[in-house]
Amino acid sequence: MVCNHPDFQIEHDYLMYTKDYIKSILEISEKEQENYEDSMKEAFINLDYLDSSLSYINILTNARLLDMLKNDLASLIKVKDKPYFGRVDFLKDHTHTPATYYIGKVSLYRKDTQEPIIVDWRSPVSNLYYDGRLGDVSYQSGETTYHGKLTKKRQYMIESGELADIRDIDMTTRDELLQKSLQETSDKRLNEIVATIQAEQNEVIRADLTKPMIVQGVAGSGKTTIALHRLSYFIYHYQDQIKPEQMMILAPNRMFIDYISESLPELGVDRITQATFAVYAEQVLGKSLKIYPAVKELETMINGTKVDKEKQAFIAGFKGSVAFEKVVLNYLTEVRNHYLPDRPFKLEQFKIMSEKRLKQLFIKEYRYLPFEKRKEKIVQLLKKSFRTKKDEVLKHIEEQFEAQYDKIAHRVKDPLLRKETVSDLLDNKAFLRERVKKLTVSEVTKFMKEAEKRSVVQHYDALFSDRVRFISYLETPLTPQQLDWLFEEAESMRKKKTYSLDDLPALLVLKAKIDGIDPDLKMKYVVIDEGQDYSVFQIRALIRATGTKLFNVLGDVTQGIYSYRGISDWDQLMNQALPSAQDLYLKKSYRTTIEIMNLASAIVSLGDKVYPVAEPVVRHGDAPAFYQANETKDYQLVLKELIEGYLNKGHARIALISKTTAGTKNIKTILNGLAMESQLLGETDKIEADIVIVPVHSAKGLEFDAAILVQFDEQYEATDQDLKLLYVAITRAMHKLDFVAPERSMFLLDAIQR
Ligand SMILES: Nc1ncnc2c1ncn2[C@@H]1O[C@H](COP(=O)(O)OP(=O)(O)OP(=O)(O)O)[C@@H](O)[C@H]1O
Repeated sequence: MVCNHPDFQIEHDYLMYTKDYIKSILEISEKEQENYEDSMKEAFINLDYLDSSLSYINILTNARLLDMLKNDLASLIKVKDKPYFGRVDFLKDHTHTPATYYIGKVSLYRKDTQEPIIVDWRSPVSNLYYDGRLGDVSYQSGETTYHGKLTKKRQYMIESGELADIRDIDMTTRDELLQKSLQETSDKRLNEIVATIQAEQNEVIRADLTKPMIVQGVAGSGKTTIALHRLSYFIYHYQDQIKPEQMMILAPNRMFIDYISESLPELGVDRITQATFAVYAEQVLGKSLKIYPAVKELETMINGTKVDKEKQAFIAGFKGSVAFEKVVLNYLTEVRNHYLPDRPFKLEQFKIMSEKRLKQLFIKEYRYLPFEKRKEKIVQLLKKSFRTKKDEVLKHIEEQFEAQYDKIAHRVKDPLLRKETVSDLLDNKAFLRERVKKLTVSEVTKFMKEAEKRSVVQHYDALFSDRVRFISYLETPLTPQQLDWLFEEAESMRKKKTYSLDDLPALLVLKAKIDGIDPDLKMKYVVIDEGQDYSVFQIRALIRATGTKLFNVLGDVTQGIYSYRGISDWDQLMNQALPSAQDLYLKKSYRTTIEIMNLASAIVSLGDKVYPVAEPVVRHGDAPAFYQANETKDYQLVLKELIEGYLNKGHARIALISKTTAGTKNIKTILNGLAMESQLLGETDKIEADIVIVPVHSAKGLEFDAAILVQFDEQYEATDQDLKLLYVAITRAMHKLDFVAPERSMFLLDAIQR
């Protein structure tokens, strides 16, 4: 590429200067690293095992410095050939010379002058690159706002360490770098967007970090990518206060986690906790449960009978609702009221603590604690009172004896009878004293054996074991049919010792209220991708378990293929779970070509419901085509031709997507017949092959250079559920999309106006 930009030489020199500076820093740091390592070795040699404090501190200090150095070195090494991607020139008000900032993935300052050579993309001034148009601008750093003019905004294409091109961005020439980046194949994409983050995305990344956030974004609008960048931005700002493990990203499945983790190291967020909801719930419960796969429920919703679908939708919908949370909480109130033995704690006949006082402590005074912790506190208290009260009881026995003795002395006149009565009294007293003396604190333990001891899972089972009680916990009545469904389901699952995803929120609440949550599993910041698949109760339970409301939920209701369980309306989530959340929208779609995105929008518009329409970023490609196939040999012929064509065009990752799992098996047989290497993707698999075969529901969240939607005998109907499935399938393709089936109508293509 020949670059004719007038500043080419100046820019070339700056790049060389930066690269040289990085090289020298790396050399010096490597030496420093050796020094630290030597100091550590020395400290180890001098380690005096009897008085090791100094040497130990020495080792720790060096180890920490070494760690920091290694981290800094690792990030510098990563950027050494492409140290920055953009530049802004900012003329601060009342000054005459603009300051120039080169923007990259890390910061680098000259050691002697502290002048920035590169500024981190997450730093305040970098906001101008993403947000500012030439002219009057401002940016905020800490409490201060800087006003001025953005006089230059420039992008660089640096290839193999050499400056290949320069683009000045103004109103007219925009997004060339974005266009170039979007044309890249899938393997190169996720990491590189930092140079091309768009204004609406930048707003999401930099929005108030102290508030929860709900991001509604169309398919391919960068929700996953932007969530990762916001995490990176969060870490940059809070690195001294929050450990990466205290941040969690929840993704729909293992496959998706593997897919995003590839990009995490690049963003410096690789140590954050990554899990699926079920995995996190199992960690919290401290128990692995047999979980009925959510996709099986989904398949019932796709293929089941009308009644099965109705039943499934009711159960999942109810168990994900605030109404069910109320049932669980009402159940817990009853458990709480009888958690401790319903009697006073006594030493022999002497009351150490009344039932009323025990209840008062348990229900009122320790109400901020989980039940088990309240019990522990009361055990401590009882043990303490036991020790002090034991002497009091002995004294009391003595006093009681005195009083009774006096009474006998006065009232019993017959000396013989009096002698006998006194002798009995003495025996009783001695007996009682002996018994009390022998009592130990183990009395408290014995007493507490009568307290509640069911496990969290047993409590959950108990909730569904008594219909009358269950009804008494309901705040809004259910119909007998609905109750039958709930109880039949619970019974059949109990027999199989299986739970469904829909049972986990209730289990989390029970765990949080009864045992409490392990502090290591508490979080400070939680990102939920594919948030439309979560129920309100699921999010509320997560808030309770993680101990934070700092949630960033991203989703797209058009892709809500689990909508019978999840969120169909963001206002509901906002009102019922995250009332203080900021609400942001991503309207533009970056993944796909205009032709593919328009087709996807036309498909969803066939339904009765209205969903947000994506605005594709201007990038044209081939129109998606339909190929007819009836016999196996037709499928073989078409698929072979299409796949080979894609590969020849350099498309690195290809997906063959079918509506159901059964369909994917047929595709696999066909590709095997062609001796074409491919991978049939299960929920928990990692993508390993270039050609993957996947059912729509598992493809959600993923993207491929090219996709072929293949159907055999079943078709997509014009129902809300199927339209969403088809929408998800279509929007997985980045560059190329084709359809193969016996009829166009199987993809509803005939219904679309052309
Ligand atoms: N600003 C950008 N510059 C370059 N590429 C971008 C940008 N924003 C998004 N992309 C690309 O668009 C594609 C879609 O992004 P992503 O998967 O994050 O979207 P999504 O909203 O999570 O999609 P979906 O909901 O369909 O799963 C990715 O390839 C991503 O790299």
